[in-house]
Amino acid sequence: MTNNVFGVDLGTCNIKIYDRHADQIYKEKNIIAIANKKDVFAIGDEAFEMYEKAPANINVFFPMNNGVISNINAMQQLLSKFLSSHSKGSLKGSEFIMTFSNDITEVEKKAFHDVVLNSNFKPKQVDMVEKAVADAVGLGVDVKSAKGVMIINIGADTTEIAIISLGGIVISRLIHVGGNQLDEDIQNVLKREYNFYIGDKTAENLKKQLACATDCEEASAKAYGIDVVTGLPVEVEVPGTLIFEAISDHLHTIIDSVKIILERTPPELAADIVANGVYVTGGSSRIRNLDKFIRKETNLKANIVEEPEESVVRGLANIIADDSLRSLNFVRQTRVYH
Ligand SMILES: Nc1ncnc2c1ncn2[C@@H]1O[C@H](COP(=O)(O)OP(=O)(O)OP(=O)(O)O)[C@@H](O)[C@H]1O
Repeated sequence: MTNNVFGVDLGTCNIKIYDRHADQIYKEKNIIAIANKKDVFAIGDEAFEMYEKAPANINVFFPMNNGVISNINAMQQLLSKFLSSHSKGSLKGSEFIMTFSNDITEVEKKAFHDVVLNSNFKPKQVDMVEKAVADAVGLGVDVKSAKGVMIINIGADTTEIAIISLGGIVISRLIHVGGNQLDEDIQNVLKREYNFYIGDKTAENLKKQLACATDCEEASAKAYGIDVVTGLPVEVEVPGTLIFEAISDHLHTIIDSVKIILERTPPELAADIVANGVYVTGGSSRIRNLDKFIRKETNLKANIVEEPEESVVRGLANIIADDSLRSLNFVRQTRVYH
């Protein structure tokens, strides 16, 4: 059997990997639980179950922050466990294609590359592809044509806005606004309005149930937390209107960045974007009526995609399967074993 090829999209919240031999995508939370400062206790969805619930000797944390690797050691341990638990057969000598955001520093890009290159599964080769390009491939866009395409990927800690043409990024912008900031907005508004303190998971659940960008229907949801004044656990019925108000500023921050990119887009490419609309993806694009909101604010049609967390890794799968797309990869590095 030939060596396996993996497409790896490391996100701040989720890790998504395509395995060519199994022709399957694996997705879990990008989180690790370390016991007694050294032993890997759990990773992925299992570790997420422990988040905000673990005793003092178990540290449960996300090894990525703001779309970049903040703890390379932990990321390496997590990746190694993740791959060996999902993928059958030996990992040694496999090829990897990694993605990264265009607007991060060279040192941060190198960390994505090195996390695999220096891992214990000794890869044969590590290629890199820009996340927005993989995203466009995953959305079924003909990236190699001379047509301009705008991709807006709203993830957990970041939003990346990019214009693509002829297989490359013409202009892009990465802002530190994503689902995590919306969760914080929800926590803050509940503390301010109700003296009510909730954890990160509860905030995320409220967002998934109630968050809406415009023309919101009346809705509410129950949440459990702590009354800041009495210190006692309480249940509160949270109205959707409050969540709408809480996240509104950050949604406008995203739109402002989209407008800045549109202003800087060369006119011929802008014409293509007007004709085809923008593509909105990433997990946070699941916010209700986001397409209507973008249309209202920019006059552009917004194409919302299915399974938006997986568009980048689907793109990697297509690049792996289709030799004509392999030229989209770069920073090719082959490991030399002595
Ligand atoms: N139904 C939903 N409504 C709103 N937000 C959602 C919904 N489902 C998932 N999300 C949010 O999507 C985000 C995760 O998306 P995604 O997997 O694309 O991010 P990531 O790739 O891990 O992060 P980043 O791109 O910032 O590195 C989380 O913040 C999550 O709360």
